[in-house]
Amino acid sequence: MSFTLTGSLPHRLSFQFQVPLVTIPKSSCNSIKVMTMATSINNDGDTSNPRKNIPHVLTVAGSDSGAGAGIQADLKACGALGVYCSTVITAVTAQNTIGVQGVHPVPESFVYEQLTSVLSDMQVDVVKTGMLPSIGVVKLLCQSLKEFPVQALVVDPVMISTSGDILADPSILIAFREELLPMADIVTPNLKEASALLGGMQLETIADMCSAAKSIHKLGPRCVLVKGGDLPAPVDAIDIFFDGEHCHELRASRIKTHNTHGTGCTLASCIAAELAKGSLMLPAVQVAKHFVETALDYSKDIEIGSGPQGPFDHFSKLRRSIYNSSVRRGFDPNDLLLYAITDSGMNKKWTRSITDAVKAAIEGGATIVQLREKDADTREFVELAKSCVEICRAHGVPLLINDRVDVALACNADGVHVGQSDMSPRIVRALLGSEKIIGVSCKTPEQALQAWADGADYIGCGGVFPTSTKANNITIGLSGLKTVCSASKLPVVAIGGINNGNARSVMEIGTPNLRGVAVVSALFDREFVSSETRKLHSVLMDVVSNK
Ligand SMILES: Nc1ncnc2c1ncn2[C@@H]1O[C@H](COP(=O)(O)OP(=O)(O)OP(=O)(O)O)[C@@H](O)[C@H]1O
Ligand SMILES: Cc1ncc(CO)c(N)n1
Ligand SMILES: [Mg+2]
Repeated sequence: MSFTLTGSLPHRLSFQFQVPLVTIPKSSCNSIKVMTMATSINNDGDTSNPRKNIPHVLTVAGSDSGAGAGIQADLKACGALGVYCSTVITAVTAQNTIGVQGVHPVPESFVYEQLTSVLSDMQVDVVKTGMLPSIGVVKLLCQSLKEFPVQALVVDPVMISTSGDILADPSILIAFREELLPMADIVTPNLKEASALLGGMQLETIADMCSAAKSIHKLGPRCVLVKGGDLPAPVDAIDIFFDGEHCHELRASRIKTHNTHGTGCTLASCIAAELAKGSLMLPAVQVAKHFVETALDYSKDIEIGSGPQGPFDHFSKLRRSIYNSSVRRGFDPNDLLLYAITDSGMNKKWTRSITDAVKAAIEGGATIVQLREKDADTREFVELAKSCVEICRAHGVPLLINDRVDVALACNADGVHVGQSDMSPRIVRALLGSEKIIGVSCKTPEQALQAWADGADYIGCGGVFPTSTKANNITIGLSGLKTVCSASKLPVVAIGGINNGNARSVMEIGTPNLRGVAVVSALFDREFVSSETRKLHSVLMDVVSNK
């Protein structure tokens, strides 16, 4: 259940929640915790300057010495999402990338002491649970939650590590079913755990996951997420979310990596972190899933330890300072597929306005548009850019501005593309903020790595072939493109002399991060922009769908 608080209540994080939207989860139905958060007042009673309580997650979980999972993953996930995380440690494990070598449970009375210390003093918004080694610990936790109600309870029913080691006594199932799940706002079993909760039910297909989610829901949690990390390898990473009414299939691409240790702990902590920020449940799960997918992608090649399942890096994306928002999904590299760059000279020659040219390119299937204006007055450029933003927004196509950060800000474009001699992407990022898209033109592997380090989202690489648009430009050919793509940590769009005839040869160079082609003349130095765009689009779709 959710409702909207309106009126003049000072909000604890007013910069984050323009429209205060607060979930009232089941576990807090009888409490006034949410109200106290929303109306936090200075000690001196001054409501005009509310205390800035940072959103707070308490994790009740085990320590993983290898720091990929458990308490360590929870701390990193919350840190990456800008949420404070306190910790009640239930067990200390000796664990690495090979497996679990030892488990040392913390005495139950001392788990309780930690719970009381934190909950009696700090304003915890959300409790997330991980490894709970014994029934006694579950009972003490439930008792503490009744004594100190919180906004939401996220239960990751950890039982067996991916390496196959037992992390909780099997008798724990009874305590989960009877005590903890009925209090939970969401429970996040993986396939094995879902099966165990349901007395050994076979789980192999998406349909099985849906019916498992429904059956687990009957045990009392408000929502259920059955995680499909362990589905067979070629299948996407599909999770099933059930909110008591609908089953949602949440899909992410399956990252090819061994570094998946701690995905479950991270996912649950990210959900908790987003709930603590005030998010509703489904968006919280979506952000969490996107976080895991992105972190896995950025860490797919890192090597920590010699075992079969390594940890991943929670902060790669944060370093690129994109994770400031709780709901926006940010830049989608798929948008690079057919990248149209306008040229006022060419469009003048064919007697059409830039806005008509942009409309036609979008009609033909352009997936992103860049406005490149070398000669226009600034005022004229801003007006043009505003019109183009409107057209692009109406079609869900991002609009970037070439070089001019000021124009991008003035028209609220989706981002900026800069060259090597334009403003540094690092400064552009500082000026535009974390939400906007930044692209950088690169010819060499060094430039590509620098663009990544500077916080860019993609690189444009070329000129691949000679082109009339840039007369003195050095061409790097398909081999140069391949070299840069292989070195780049960012998605790449190829540029320079690309057209219907050679686009296939470009897209087939065999590097997965080459995501599309950028074109000027092939679209705009033609009489019929939309049909030219359509032809190129069908070539690209053909290549992509046969990959
Ligand atoms: N290779 C992958 N690529 C993308 N997403 C993945 C991958 N592996 C797992 N995930 C996602 O990570 C999340 C956690 O799922 P998973 O089934 O791995 O949990 P888990 O087994 O509890 O994890 P762990 O025990 O390792 O902490 C899910 O959203 C799942 O879809
Ligand atoms: C401490 C701990 N908690 C949870 C998991 C599950 O990933 C693990 N391997 N170790
Ligand atoms: Mg797993």
